[in-house]
Amino acid sequence: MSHSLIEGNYKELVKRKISEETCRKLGYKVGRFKDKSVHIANYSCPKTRVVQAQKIRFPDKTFTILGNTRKLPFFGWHTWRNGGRKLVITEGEIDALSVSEAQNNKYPVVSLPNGASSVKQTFIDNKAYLDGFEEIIIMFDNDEPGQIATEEACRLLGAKSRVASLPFKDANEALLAGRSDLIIPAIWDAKPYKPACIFTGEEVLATAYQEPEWGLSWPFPALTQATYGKRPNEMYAIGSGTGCGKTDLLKEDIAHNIGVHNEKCMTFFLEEPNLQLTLDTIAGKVDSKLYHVPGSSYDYTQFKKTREKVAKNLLMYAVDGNTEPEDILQYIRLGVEGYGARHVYLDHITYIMDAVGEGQGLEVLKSFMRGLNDLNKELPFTLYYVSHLRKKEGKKSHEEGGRVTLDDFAGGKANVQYASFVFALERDQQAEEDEEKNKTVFRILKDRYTGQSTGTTIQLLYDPTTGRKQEYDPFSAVDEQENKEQVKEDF
Ligand SMILES: Nc1ncnc2c1ncn2[C@@H]1O[C@H](COP(=O)(O)OP(=O)(O)OP(=O)(O)O)[C@@H](O)[C@H]1O
Repeated sequence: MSHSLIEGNYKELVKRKISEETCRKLGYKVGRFKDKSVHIANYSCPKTRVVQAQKIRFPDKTFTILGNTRKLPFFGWHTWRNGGRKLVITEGEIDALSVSEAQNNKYPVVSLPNGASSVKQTFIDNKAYLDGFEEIIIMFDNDEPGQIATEEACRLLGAKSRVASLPFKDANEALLAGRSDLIIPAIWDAKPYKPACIFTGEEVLATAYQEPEWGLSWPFPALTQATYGKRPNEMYAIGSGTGCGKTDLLKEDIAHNIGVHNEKCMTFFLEEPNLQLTLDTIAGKVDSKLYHVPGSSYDYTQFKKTREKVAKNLLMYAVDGNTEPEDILQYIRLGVEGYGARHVYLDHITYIMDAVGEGQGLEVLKSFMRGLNDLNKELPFTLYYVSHLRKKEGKKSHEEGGRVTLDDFAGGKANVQYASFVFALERDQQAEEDEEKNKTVFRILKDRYTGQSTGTTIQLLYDPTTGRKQEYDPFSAVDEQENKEQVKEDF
């Protein structure tokens, strides 16, 4: 301990409205050090109760600590009985003195040894002391570092933490303003900590009421009816056997979003490195033309116009064979925040699993899906992602029209858990009749929005001359056929 410390009188603290009695009780002094008038806070060792360190506060508010600075206890702890019902903790020594002054030095109050940044270490070093109290009231400064430290303290303390708030920067300011009467009620009214992400029902009630609205339409009216449209902050999974038309369905939706809704879309087509092809097939769907097929006939002026419109609303990721899950998350953020993309299409999620070694796929998928979900809930975009299916022994092949179930999705639950809707495409690519080959059953496997459309199927028909998929009613198609046959017979 330095011997150049000279104890002085307490007049200086009277300016702060703190009495000599309070200072003596908690171990706070005024003295001289290196020819300067300083404040001295004594820190007593939790084991021996003898002063282990002295914190010297200079007039310019800088500090130095003399003595043993390892595992510093709370300032003032030795004043009180160990343990009890309530303990108040302030950020600094002067605030602890101020609270004690307001309470006539009757109830336990201590302070952090090194301000807001010392919460974690002090709480760990003095856990046994904190464990002795039933309720711990945090009364840190009313500023940003104080808020951050409050959050940290409450997280460490758990259910027994309470937060006391004063309409002043700190307890000493309340004292100086002649409002020491606010300190005791603030302690009694201390509330459990409420982070910014937790809202009470009343707080939600107080925000403006928003009527439920329809989302944006899909390219298929029956799907819009079944889902009430597509909404931001939702994820939609699409699964089918290989070659059944998943990418084609995404392109149908992108063409609809750009052509009808004028919305910006972003693609991650991890199996389509040819970005011209992506652009041209989408433009083709807008105009119902096969722009990407050599020799097909179309109006060149229209082609250029549509291509430009699609290009203006499309952001495309160029796959380079080194795609990491983290990159995708980062580029989605960039696309949404930087380029205004409102719809993100990821084809396909199973790529992420395939890219890692045997046995690690599921863990990687789980953490990627979690990352996608967090991003999707944070930023205003809709995510559409494609998944491959796993083959089940004894079941009809998915490539030959076999019925798809949720369980068939590669990665199982991890894959579909966060999705608001899960869709499946069923198509018999080996059907003998061309017409049969072009039919797809679009099945809704999961509906989180109302639950009512789970099990709904929509019939889609692919027109190879236009490259478009459209909804059709198989029963009216049968009626039409029967009508035609009847007309023939009548003749
Ligand atoms: N209902 C359909 N009838 C006939 N052909 C279709 C149908 N849907 C898509 N196609 C065509 O089949 C081909 C394969 O479709 P697509 O690439 O969309 O399948 P996928 O399920 O994404 O395949 P993969 O599993 O390889 O990713 C495309 O040329 C597409 O135009």
